[in-house]
Amino acid sequence: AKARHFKWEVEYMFWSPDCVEGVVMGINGQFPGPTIRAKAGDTIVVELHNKLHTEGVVIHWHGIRQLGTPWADGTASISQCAINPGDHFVYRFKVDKPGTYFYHGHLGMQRSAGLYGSLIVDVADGQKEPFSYDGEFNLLLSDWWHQGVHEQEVGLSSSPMRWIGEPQSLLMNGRGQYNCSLAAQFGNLSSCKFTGREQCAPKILRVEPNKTYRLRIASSTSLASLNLAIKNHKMTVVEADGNYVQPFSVSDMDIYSGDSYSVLFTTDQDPTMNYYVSARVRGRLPDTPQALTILNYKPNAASKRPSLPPPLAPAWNDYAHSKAFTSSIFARPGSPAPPRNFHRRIVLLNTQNRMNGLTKWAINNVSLTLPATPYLGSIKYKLWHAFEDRPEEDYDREAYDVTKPPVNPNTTAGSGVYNLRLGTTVDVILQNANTLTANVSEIHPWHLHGHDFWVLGYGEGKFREKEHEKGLNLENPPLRNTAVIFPYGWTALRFVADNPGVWAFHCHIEPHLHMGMGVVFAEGVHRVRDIPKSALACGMTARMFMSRDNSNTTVRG
Ligand SMILES: O=C1O[C@H]([C@@H](O)CO)C(O)=C1O
Repeated sequence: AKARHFKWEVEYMFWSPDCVEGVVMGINGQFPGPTIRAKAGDTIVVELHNKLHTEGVVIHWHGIRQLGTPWADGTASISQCAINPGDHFVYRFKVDKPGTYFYHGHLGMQRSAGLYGSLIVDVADGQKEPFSYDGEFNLLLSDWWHQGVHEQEVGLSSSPMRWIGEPQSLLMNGRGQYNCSLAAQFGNLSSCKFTGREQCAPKILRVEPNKTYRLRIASSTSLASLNLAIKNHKMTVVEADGNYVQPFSVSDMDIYSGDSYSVLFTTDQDPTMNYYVSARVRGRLPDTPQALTILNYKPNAASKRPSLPPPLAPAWNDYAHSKAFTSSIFARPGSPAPPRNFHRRIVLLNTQNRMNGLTKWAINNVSLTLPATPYLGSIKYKLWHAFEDRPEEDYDREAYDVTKPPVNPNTTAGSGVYNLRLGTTVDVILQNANTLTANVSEIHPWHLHGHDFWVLGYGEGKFREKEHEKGLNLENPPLRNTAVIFPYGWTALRFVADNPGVWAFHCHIEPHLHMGMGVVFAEGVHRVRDIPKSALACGMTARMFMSRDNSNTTVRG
């Protein structure tokens, strides 16, 4: 195992992700940010310099559990203070598990601004993956708006709320095409003319016939749920969120924001042709053209047009298709099984609400509002007035009708902090409901920091313990860090609260998190030692440090 050092500068820059120039948040002049490649057991050290002129920044390492380093999780107001303009912060953490991961901004709407990149962890030296392949590709999927994120943020927090709408483009590895199409012969847009050097030129997947390739996929979308397919090629799913799954074969797959997968495909089709790889919006009435790139069989020219049209996605609201995919995912035999029993079961009701004329999302009637002092510091140092300890409002859970808009749509702001006893097994039931609009319920992919959870099951309507308990899968549930709740449905998760720290658990749709759709799990914070002072140099922890005569750079707990 070794330490891998990186020095990154984050700054805004002009860029043309979809052939239309805008402003992106780049790293070292690149968009998406540089790919980190490491081996399991390595230590990653990223010295992050904030070159933004007027705003703070943090980076979250999505899927990395941060065992023993909760201050490196990169969540503003939760695990650390935002890094000020001109300042820097050192993220130092271990990547303990091989898999496909990514990283992204976790302050305001900085992920939507383009602050993301891939993080790929190979097996440690001398170890083997439980499958084999001849080559690999990486697809980092995202969605892109022509309106800048500052306008989006102002819109979301205006009264009445101005919704961001559907993205203008979907990007593959930060590249999309807005005004032209790679499949012009099958549609009504004009054909893209690329030299290959354009920022929006697609990254071609060049393959040899009769080989097996690993495609790593991660979705950093702000909003869009996607359906991915390779024309005429089946895919075998082998990894989800850095965990091996029981291999299964599909011709298309759904990828929600926050998900990552590896699939294997074999180039066993007519080698005289090229083929489209496509991603389309699911779960919301799509208004965004598909993202495309080319599977280019050598020695064909990459510019040779595929003779077959791009794959057709299922209808956007064909939820049965999505559920069939999701419920085909099981842990690979030999994976850790969940504890048979839980200590605590927390039901989290997801609702859309109003607060002082604003539109919000709330969990158990509380809309997450982040404090000035990171919870990791305020809880560790018992600065109890740094936040109001109110995770949920009283409401009649039994009476709540998830099939109708809320009877009382008003919500209140709160800290969302749930204190978990260290070492206990926690079940979370995510419960979806109707939005403020009658007959509408939306998809929400929930992402947990600091842990993987077992996905014990999905169901329709309201979760009823007596009725649904026995249907939960305790035999081979997949381990993941992101799980979807379907419209009007519930999802049951189990995890062990064994990682001292403070961890965000939230809808990975960035505007939804921004509108309050999340909670915070605090576990064993008294056990966290040696938090770097630089992580807590804001709010009440900064004032506490200043009033102490202490020249150490860390605070002994
Ligand atoms: O948070 C959201 O707001 C809009 C809509 O509900 C109100 O315009 C939408 O589709 C969301 O996902």
